[in-house]
Amino acid sequence: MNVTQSWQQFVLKGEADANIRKEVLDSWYRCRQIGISYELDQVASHIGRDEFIDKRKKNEELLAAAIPVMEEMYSYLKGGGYLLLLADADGYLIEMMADAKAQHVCDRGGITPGARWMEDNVGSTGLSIALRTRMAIATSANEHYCTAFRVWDCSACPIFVDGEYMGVFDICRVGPGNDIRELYTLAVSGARSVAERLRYDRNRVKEEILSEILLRSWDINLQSTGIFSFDKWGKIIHKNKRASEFIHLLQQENQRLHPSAQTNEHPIINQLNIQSDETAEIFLEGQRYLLESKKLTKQNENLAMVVLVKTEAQKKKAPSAAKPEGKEPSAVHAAFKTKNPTFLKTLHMAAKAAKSDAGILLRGESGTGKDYMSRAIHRESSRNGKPFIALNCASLPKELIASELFGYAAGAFTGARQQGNPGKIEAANGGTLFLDEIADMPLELQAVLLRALEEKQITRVGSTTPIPVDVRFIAATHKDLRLLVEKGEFREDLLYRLNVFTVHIPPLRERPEDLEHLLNQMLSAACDKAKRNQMICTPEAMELFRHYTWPGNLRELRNVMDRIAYLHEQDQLEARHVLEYLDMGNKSPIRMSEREQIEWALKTANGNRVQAARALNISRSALYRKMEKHGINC
Ligand SMILES: Nc1ncnc2c1ncn2[C@@H]1O[C@H](COP(=O)(O)OP(=O)(O)OP(=O)(O)O)[C@@H](O)[C@H]1O
Repeated sequence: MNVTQSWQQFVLKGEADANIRKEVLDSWYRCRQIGISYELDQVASHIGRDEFIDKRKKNEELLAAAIPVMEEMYSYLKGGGYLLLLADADGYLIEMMADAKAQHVCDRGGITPGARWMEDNVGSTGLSIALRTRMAIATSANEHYCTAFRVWDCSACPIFVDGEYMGVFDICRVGPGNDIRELYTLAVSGARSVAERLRYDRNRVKEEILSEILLRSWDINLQSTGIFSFDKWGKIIHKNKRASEFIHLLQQENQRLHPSAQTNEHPIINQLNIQSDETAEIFLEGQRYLLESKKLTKQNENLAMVVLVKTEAQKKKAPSAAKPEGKEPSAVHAAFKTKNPTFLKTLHMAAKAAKSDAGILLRGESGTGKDYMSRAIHRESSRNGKPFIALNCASLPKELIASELFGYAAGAFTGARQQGNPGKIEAANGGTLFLDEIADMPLELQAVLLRALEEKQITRVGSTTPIPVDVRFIAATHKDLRLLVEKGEFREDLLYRLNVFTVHIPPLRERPEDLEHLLNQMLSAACDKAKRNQMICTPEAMELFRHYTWPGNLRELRNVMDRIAYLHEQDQLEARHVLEYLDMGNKSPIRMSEREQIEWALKTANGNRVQAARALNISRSALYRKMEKHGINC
């Protein structure tokens, strides 16, 4: 018996055929129980215009993530009789895209935005089954219960973000008869893309909010002030412990006043009637709470609203509790003295982030000072005085990283020490672990590390006994981890865990205002190290250094100054000496042709021939002669 015959037997005689797969047969039984007619030729229920507008408003976040995905898929599929649907968590169609062929069939079946797509309105279809079971499914047209929809093959996949059910992504094609596996793949990948976008947007906003909170000099005592923030959709996206307690009290009060109301956090926002940059007050259990709200915008985009919850007593105490600002530079500011405004902002954030226990990701090219920064953050944190341990994930063979990080138990492998060995995480207990070149951590270990971060315990290789650990993690990379996440080479959940705060250390060429003092500081330290007189760098020489791009950043600057301190015999460093000491790899002046040397010197001196001649240690007339010889005009 084919599927159509089985269906006929079921709807006409009430007999079930064992060949029909369980998910579909269960749905047919439910349809019969509900009493929906198999002869239905139109969607049975639609909501009105106003209710539809409300639904779209309520699902703005989902729509913002789903529409670009649907549009992209539609652009590839159109013309083949395809219909793309997005249903909200209650089963209403809140977005649809259909090509001409599909639209014609939609019109006949009353498939319009606002249609309710549950089994009691449309019978069994891929979408109604997915809405009911919250599982992905593909169904062929002849498995559908009601006549109206027995022209569509259909595949639907629910969208979940961090465990929250958002709705269902669905793709239908005028059928029947084609392979529905292809539809299944499309629906699953569509739903996944939507979920990823939602997750990405939420995390981005969360990150932005946290760094904005730290960047702004609000008078916040992080220990005693409740902070919560909600995004432009009204969803609470971040709250600290104090804020959770406050929200809990508020929910209880809400329940007491409106026992039938739902207890989710959205209505709280309405209840609080929070306006931007205002102070509101609320009494709960005899306590007066003051709520200060601040709107966060970035590049004209409304990011979120942050609310500070203070009690009366705290409000009075706050000024004296606040540490006077700007008196003593933080360890971070002291380590990276900068005049660059953007980097200075980053340092303020890093100094504040240092005080929390959240993960910090240091980003920057090689030699910019990521290791240096991690040590400064450790010194600035409450863990100062406790161990600081660094592990470079790129410097170890992949097989050794696990035992280096987690340690190993006695007899874990041949050659293991008899009593076992603690790993870096255990060694850093109470302090900070710096994971350099985190992008090189193998994928399978990333999962273990994430678990250790979340559970605050580790298990040595070859053991089953968990060991509790209290470690603050700082990671660093010069790679684009988001790109690696996209390529499936880095775990997204680990990225978000490590990357509560991102500290971007700019390359030296992007902070030219710092070159002079850094160079003088390093030159002086190098002279001390070489036990020789201090040296002076003339303004012309400094000018040439300023034009060099420093591809190796601070490490290169330090190396060049060390070299000068050891090799340069005079106490004055002049422009004509500069070229000699710069480490230009393949482009070392010694290896450059005469033409290349002249071009390099002119470029470095910004076309200034006097300076270029000095850098080359030749007279101006010699430079002109050589330029003429090589046909160089500038
Ligand atoms: N702010 C600073 N002041 C003085 N020296 C610095 C500073 N930052 C870094 N250095 C020096 O520059 C060199 C490179 O720094 P560091 O090892 O921290 O860079 P990195 O970004 O971690 O490099 P990589 O990515 O190659 O590991 C070191 O010798 C360090 O002492």
